[in-house]
Amino acid sequence: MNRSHNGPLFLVRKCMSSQCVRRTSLSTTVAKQRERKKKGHGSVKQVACLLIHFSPKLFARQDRISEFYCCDNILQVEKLNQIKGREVELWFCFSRGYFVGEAMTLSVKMDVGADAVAVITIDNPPVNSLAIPALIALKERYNEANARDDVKAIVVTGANGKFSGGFDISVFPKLQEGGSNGYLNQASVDLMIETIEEASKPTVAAVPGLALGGGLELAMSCHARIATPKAQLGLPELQLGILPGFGGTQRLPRLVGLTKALEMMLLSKPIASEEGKKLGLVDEIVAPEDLLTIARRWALDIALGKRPRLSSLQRTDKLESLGDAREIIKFARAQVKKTAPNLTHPLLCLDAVEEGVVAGGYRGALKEAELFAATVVSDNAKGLVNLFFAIRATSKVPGIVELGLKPRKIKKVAVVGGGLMGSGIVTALILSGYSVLLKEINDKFLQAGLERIKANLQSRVKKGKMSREKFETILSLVTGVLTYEDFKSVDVVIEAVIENIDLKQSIFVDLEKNCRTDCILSTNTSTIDLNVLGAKTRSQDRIIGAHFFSPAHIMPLLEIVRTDKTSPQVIVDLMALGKAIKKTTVLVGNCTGFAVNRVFFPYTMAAMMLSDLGVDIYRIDNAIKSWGMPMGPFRLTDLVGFGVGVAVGTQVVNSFSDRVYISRLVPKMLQSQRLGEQNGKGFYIYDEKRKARPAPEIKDIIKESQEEAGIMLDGKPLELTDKDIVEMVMFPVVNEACRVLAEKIVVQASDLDIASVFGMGFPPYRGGIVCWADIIGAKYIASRLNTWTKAHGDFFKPCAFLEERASSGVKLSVPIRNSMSRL
Ligand SMILES: C[C@H](O)CC(=O)SCCNC(=O)CCNC(=O)[C@H](O)C(C)(C)COP(=O)(O)OP(=O)(O)OC[C@H]1O[C@@H](n2cnc3c(N)ncnc32)[C@H](O)[C@@H]1OP(=O)(O)O
Repeated sequence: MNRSHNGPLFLVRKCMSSQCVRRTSLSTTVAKQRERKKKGHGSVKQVACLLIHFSPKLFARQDRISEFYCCDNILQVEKLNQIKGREVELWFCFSRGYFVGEAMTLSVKMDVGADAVAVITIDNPPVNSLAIPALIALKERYNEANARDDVKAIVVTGANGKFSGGFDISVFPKLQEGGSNGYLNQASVDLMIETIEEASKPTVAAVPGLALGGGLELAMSCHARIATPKAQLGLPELQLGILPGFGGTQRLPRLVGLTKALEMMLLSKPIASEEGKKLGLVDEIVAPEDLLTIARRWALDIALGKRPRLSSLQRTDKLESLGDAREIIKFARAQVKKTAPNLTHPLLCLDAVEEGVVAGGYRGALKEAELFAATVVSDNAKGLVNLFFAIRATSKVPGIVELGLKPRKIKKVAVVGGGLMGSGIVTALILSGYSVLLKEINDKFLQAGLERIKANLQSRVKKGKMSREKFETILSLVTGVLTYEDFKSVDVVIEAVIENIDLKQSIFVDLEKNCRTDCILSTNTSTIDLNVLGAKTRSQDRIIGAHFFSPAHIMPLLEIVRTDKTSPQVIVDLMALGKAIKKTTVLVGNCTGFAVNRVFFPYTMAAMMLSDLGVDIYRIDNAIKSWGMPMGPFRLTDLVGFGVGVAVGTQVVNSFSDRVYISRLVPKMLQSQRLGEQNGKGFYIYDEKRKARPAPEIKDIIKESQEEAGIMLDGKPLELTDKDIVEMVMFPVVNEACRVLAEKIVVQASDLDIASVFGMGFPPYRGGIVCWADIIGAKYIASRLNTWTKAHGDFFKPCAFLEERASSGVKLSVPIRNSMSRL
């Protein structure tokens, strides 16, 4: 067996039964796997293939190979095969018997020019991310360049107009499942310090475009940085729940000063190369076509002593005095504790920075590596990394994406109804440059709608986010109409009138008559069944839900609701429109409340039940808010308004009568003329700035409700910890999310994570409702729900899906069709 790391790539097929390892070709193995699968010969687990780039360091002993379980899933193999015409290497590490491998293109290349400069290029589309094999390949290229007599200096760069988007984020979930951290932990010292920064030959980073996270950290390990004008430089690791791990906490403060470095890290905010130049992060800005030439010259100049050779880790000239630095860090810590009380990783980032300031860059880098390894596997990192991929997965809808449909061009949209929702929707559309017809039934309503749109835009002007000129241009994109006369010119209609079935049905009949046959007919209904709504038309294939959240021009989520008749083209078109108006779209099935309102109906119901069980409503709100929701259930009820609350509640009660808690509290509040924020009186009292304070006068209403409900055990208020409160409110939400998954209302669990974060303000660092539930574990959740079911009834009863996942140990996020498999 050839173990030369410079040798060709090998495919090793490991047959678990005979423990043999032999070479074969990728295509042969894939074909054989398919053959075996067809013939039903054993499970895929028994035969698997691995493409291994032999590295003497990791595969020095053949017996290590026999320890490995192989690729468990034929899909992994097929994925490899799809990377056609490229050399491929598969990196893998194993832990607890799971495959945690990584397929990558051979991603780091080196060319040595006649000028004795070695140009090392990271080429790993789409963003030149650095996975472990890329880091090792980078080290190998450096070793070669450092060893070669014909190399005097080195330039490191990235292909396709980017430097690097940082460490490969897709590796984190595998580490979080227990995979080995391996070289990742060593890269900061072994690669960035010992191989690059302290090498005898200088390196210059040529930064053509983005350099983020590990990408910027690599560039900062170099002895100079040359960038193009469009380069973006930043350390956004904190938004993934981790901290920079390749020395960024040490080098950035030394290059740009502590205050700016903390701002960039704590806000995960990149800067453009121009600002980088002013701060000292970038040494020269050059045109893209000159980038490599100038970087090569800089590298040679440093090698020949014509320019200073600066090692960022050793520099102190930009650092504040120790006393000032400590004050700055202290202030930053206080800010973090105030603004993000549930997060520890920003504080750990500050610890790493402080260690470096006090004990020197090298000691700081060691501390950083230790803290980085701890944060990677933290629950916050699990949540935020999940969200990173969940956001990107929303546009890749299984069953739709495979059709390869291209969105049709949408130029003009009509919105029917200029109320709060309609005017918000129009605002969102015109802000993105769409021409819009706003239709109302009379001039008074039309003018009121147009005024609301104007006010939405004016608020931007007041905040300095929009110029007066732009305000006029944008406002001119909306035309108010009272008839359907011009509707033939529109590509999409969004109906946004009140929730009245007869009214909506008649509007859809009118739309069918007055719009082109290819016009998309969408509705902003939040409760009405789309099939009922379009029942009187013959256009069911182009009827679709466009469920915005209020205020529609601000809230980032758009639920796109399809029926079993909606055509895939219409779905693709509306998703593209959503993206164009800067919404995160989630495709959901047709049911009462769709995804967000359906999953979260138990949120308020559970809180109302707890109140009837004697728990103080303000304590409930505080516990939930401290846990991370933007507001507790009672404050939310005030915000939504009691009228809307009752209307939606009625729909929910009708649709899900087996699991609702019908509270007397809200009707009683309504009877007492308490409408919520709308009239300044609800569970809270509101001042003119909408600031809420508890309303002691509602004590009697709460008491009355408790007495009528009569659900307190032995007539005594229930004693709960804050953790109990959170669980009793949030676990029923998880339970409903499980029903939504079981009914396939969403196509992938990550869509519910997105819906909960963007639609309900679920704390992003908990990853979304399903991700959070998986971190806690279905078993624990089901057991708690079962206990409360016995004490308080079927409102808490875990659904079959949750029970099944609790007993099988399969995560809730695993798609139903794969649920029998552990992978
Ligand atoms: C040790 C180190 O300190 C640790 C680290 O470096 S952690 C990584 C730090 N880097 C980051 O956080 C950057 C994350 N990425 C981004 O912000 C954005 O993707 C970007 C600005 C680089 C590009 O944005 P944009 O052009 O809108 O494209 P976007 O859709 O986001 O990404 C394109 C693809 O690249 C992937 N991608 C982006 N950055 C990635 C990364 N660092 N690792 C793996 N995949 C990445 C995305 O998942 C997406 O994949 P898909 O097409 O299969 O969905």
